[in-house]
Amino acid sequence: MDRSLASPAPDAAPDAAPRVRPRAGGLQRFAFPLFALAMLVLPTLPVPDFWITQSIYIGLYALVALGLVLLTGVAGLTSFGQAAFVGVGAYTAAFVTVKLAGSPWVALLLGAGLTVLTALVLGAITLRMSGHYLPLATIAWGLALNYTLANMEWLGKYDGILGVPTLKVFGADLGSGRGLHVLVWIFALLAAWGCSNLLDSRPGRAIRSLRNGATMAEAMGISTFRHKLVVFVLAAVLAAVSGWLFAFFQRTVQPSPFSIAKGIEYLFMAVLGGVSHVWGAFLGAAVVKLVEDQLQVLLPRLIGTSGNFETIVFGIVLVAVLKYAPDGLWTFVLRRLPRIDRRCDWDGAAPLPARAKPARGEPLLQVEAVRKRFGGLTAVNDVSFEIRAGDLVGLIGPNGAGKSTTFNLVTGVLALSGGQVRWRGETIGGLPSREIARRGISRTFQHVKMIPEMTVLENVALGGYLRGSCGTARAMLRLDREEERRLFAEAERQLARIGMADRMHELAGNLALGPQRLMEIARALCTDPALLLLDEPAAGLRHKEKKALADVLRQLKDEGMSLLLVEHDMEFVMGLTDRIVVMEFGTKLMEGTPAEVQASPQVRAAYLGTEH
Ligand SMILES: Nc1ncnc2c1ncn2[C@@H]1O[C@H](COP(=O)(O)OP(=O)(O)OP(=O)(O)O)[C@@H](O)[C@H]1O
Repeated sequence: MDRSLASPAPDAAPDAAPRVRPRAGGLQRFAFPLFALAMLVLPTLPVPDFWITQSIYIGLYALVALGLVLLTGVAGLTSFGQAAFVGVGAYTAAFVTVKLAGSPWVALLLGAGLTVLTALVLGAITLRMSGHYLPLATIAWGLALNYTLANMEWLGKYDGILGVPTLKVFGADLGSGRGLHVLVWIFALLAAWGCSNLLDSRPGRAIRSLRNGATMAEAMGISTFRHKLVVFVLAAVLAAVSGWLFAFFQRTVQPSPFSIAKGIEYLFMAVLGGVSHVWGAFLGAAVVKLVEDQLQVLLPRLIGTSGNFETIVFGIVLVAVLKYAPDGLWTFVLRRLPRIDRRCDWDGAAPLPARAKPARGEPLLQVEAVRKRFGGLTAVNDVSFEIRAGDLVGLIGPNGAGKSTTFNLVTGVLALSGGQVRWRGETIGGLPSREIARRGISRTFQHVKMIPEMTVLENVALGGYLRGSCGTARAMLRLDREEERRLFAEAERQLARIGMADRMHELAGNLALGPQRLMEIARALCTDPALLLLDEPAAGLRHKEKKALADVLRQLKDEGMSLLLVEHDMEFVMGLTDRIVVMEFGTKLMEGTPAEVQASPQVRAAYLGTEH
């Protein structure tokens, strides 16, 4: 760290070594094809029918749990209502094939379409809710759908729809055993492949930032609501496909397998297996299905009376898992397996598109009498200042003066209570922070905001989000590799710029505070900003690191970058900035050159806390 920061090389080529990086789910490279092969040839082996049936159940459950991994584990959106989407898929299959004598493949398309529509409507209503409202809404939706299925005459009420035909593929009858096993596992494996690809992509990184990094993601230009909706719909479609297959497996559909209790069981599978790991869904589904069957036989024998005692055991196990293994069983597997790194493959990638930079001296940001009230407290009171292209401006003031609030008003993180913010003549006050980011304003945060379980490189690549365009479908099909190469090349270039290229493979959460702050600067630079807002960038840095950071900022200024800097370290600010805005008690105390500010008795008094 010291070594690289001591000699920052702003435009240096990325370091020559190391040329590998850990890949999300790199293990799959070897394990996945072998596992896929094993599951697809299983029915051709002399395996008893009982185990084929178990394996079909596991594939069906894993499809639903996989959606929950994305939705709950990765995106942090808890849903108890996935069984209802399974029901939509299953009932559509049964209704189309039995009542309308239609094709099962048409039923699949219809079921998926119906699910997308339902999920879009439900998601649009519920996904803006936070805290416990979303899980409650999913329970309400799960209950409502189950009662609808159970009370509709044309859906057979509690008896459901009987006599679902078997599936035929190119004239071959799959039946409900070995043939269907192949189809179930083709769907399950394709879903796992697609989800793994998605998580290792531009939209995937956005989805991974939903759980703990929504403010940061928005500041990088990411629409968090849109990505929540995408994950919600995707999880629902996976559940509906499972339901469609389930109908041809059971040959009958009734409301009970789509109840809220089953929804909870799906969530249990995901949590038990490892709610943030694709393969945790498979492990969870397998453990629950296999243990459940054993317990259903064993417990009544032990207790001497019949009953669903396995539910009690699962309840106890769930509490134990949440307490002692909150990351699920898959993490125990992962720890015992060697981590496979992928070679960096982005050397020579074409540069990402860059914005036309403003001419030096052009008025960029005009902050006009901005005000922010928090209840009775006016945190920022009629503060005005201007930044021109190429300026390096400091914003200083004692604790609680309103500096970070001003930052948040400029970047759209907070709504204005009064005043206006203009960017190159355009009114931007009131725009969401992602729209402000799109216009070329990027920022870091006073309290570092990052995704700790992503590598430094992936965190920085988040900053390049707006400079790419690959969506979910292309990412799932792995058609996004060229753009990914360009994004990672840019992320590495920005890391090299702040002297951190040698740490790009580390998990961001393992970095000390100083390097985390630098990583945030690299991420902000990756957005290709015209104005960079840095909130206390030197906090937590050692003396040498501060000096090196000052060199980097000077270099950025020389390159034409405009900067606004909130900082407590006076020496750092005075030696670096052209102009300083001083705040106190939410108001602007003065504005001037570092020399003028240093000479001001008012400023001295503000910092010493005396009257002036
Ligand atoms: N979300 C909020 N709700 C209520 N009060 C807030 C909120 N955010 C900030 N404040 C208050 O507004 C005032 C200004 O806070 P702000 O964080 O902007 O100051 P600052 O100059 O950045 O301070 P520091 O240097 O300590 O970070 C403080 O009194 C703070 O308690």
